[in-house]
Amino acid sequence: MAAFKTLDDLSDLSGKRVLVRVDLNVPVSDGKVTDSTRIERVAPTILELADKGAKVILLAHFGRPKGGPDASMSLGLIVPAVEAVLDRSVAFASDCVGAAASEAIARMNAGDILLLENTRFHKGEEKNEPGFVAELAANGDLYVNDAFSAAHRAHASTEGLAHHLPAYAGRTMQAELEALEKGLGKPVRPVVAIVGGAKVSTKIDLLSNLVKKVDALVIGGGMANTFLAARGTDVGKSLCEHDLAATAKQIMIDAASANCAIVLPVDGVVAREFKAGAANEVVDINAIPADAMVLDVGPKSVAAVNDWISKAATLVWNGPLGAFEIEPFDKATVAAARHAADCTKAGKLTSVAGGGDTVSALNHAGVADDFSYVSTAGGAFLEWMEGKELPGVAVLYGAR
Ligand SMILES: Nc1ncnc2c1ncn2[C@@H]1O[C@H](COP(=O)(O)OP(=O)(O)O)[C@@H](O)[C@H]1O
Ligand SMILES: O=C(OP(=O)(O)O)[C@H](O)COP(=O)(O)O
Repeated sequence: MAAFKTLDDLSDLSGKRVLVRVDLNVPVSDGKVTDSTRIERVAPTILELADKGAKVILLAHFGRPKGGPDASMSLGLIVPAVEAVLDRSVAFASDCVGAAASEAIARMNAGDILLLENTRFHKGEEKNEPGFVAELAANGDLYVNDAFSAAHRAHASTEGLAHHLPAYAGRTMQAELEALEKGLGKPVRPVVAIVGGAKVSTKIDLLSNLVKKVDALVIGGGMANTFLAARGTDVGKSLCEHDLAATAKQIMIDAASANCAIVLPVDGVVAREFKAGAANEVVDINAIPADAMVLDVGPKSVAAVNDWISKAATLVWNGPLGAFEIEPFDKATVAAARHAADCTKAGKLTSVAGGGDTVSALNHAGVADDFSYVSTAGGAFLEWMEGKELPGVAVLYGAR
């Protein structure tokens, strides 16, 4: 696959209108942005382009409006947070196409930054309609995509534009693609994947893809129960998708034929209530009481997971090992995350993690900054782990 172009391939940006697709789909409460991580991630691209004299025109979606204006999903709400992160003024246009956009762009000087209104206020965005793509493209000389977390969408601003304008990956997109390449593309072996979280049903494609690619697959969290039950273990009242026993068995068969070790818990922390501080005990995985549920993997399982992490050259992680939001059922996730962080800091491991709850879990363990790469993407990261082609990425590889 040919490489994609980056900002390094751009020269003489002075006065050029650069359409930059960013992901500003950030959490907001009472009109205030509560987590600016995604804005912080795209800041380097915006500032680099502005400092090189470009007119930086930001394109983004916010929420899921139904193809028309909706004041509660106006990107105008996000402007103060973007200005705070960039420490620059950011102008705002009340539409991403038409007179409002073109007049605001006409007022720009080299180095200025302009945010256009939510692209999803137009039906043509999600439908990737050629007419709408052309309207967007008319406002730019170049296109930069820095929104990996929206790259699983084949929308006008994430995919269509790259067919109309010279297209480049922004710095965050570049870092993400380079990290993912190291994670599963051309990883240094042995590669270990940790997959946890609540249910197998949401991650069947992901598990099926991983067993073909990694040397060991650690299965934790609620989904481990489905695998244990499929193997004949009585999991008591634990979260378990009994109807997926055949799927779980098939994944284990596929793993065996691909020489991928499946690592399941050998002990668990059980409780009778799903709440913080619930009375709990560690039991052997073959001795789960009938009236109890496993809410975390036990200490022997953590030791086994950490052994695999120690042996690994590459680690890919999605999903917590237990119900980490409620203490003390965060212990296994925290212990494994800290061990992975230590191995990474010692230069022995490339660690790549992603997914909404996974990022919260790593933050909770205080190690998100110590991983080689933590993706802010949820859906896009999962689709990448499933081995699917992401339209917004594929088009950059084939960009003119
Ligand atoms: N043993 C368990 N029993 C019930 N829920 C669990 C268990 N282990 C993990 N979970 C839950 O799984 C959820 C995260 O799963 P998921 O959404 O699939 O992860 P991610 O967002 O990282 O992909 C968390 O809310 C966590 O509490
Ligand atoms: O927040 C996003 O998704 P994510 O939470 O799965 O990472 C992206 O901005 C994509 O948004 P969408 O799922 O409405 O297309």
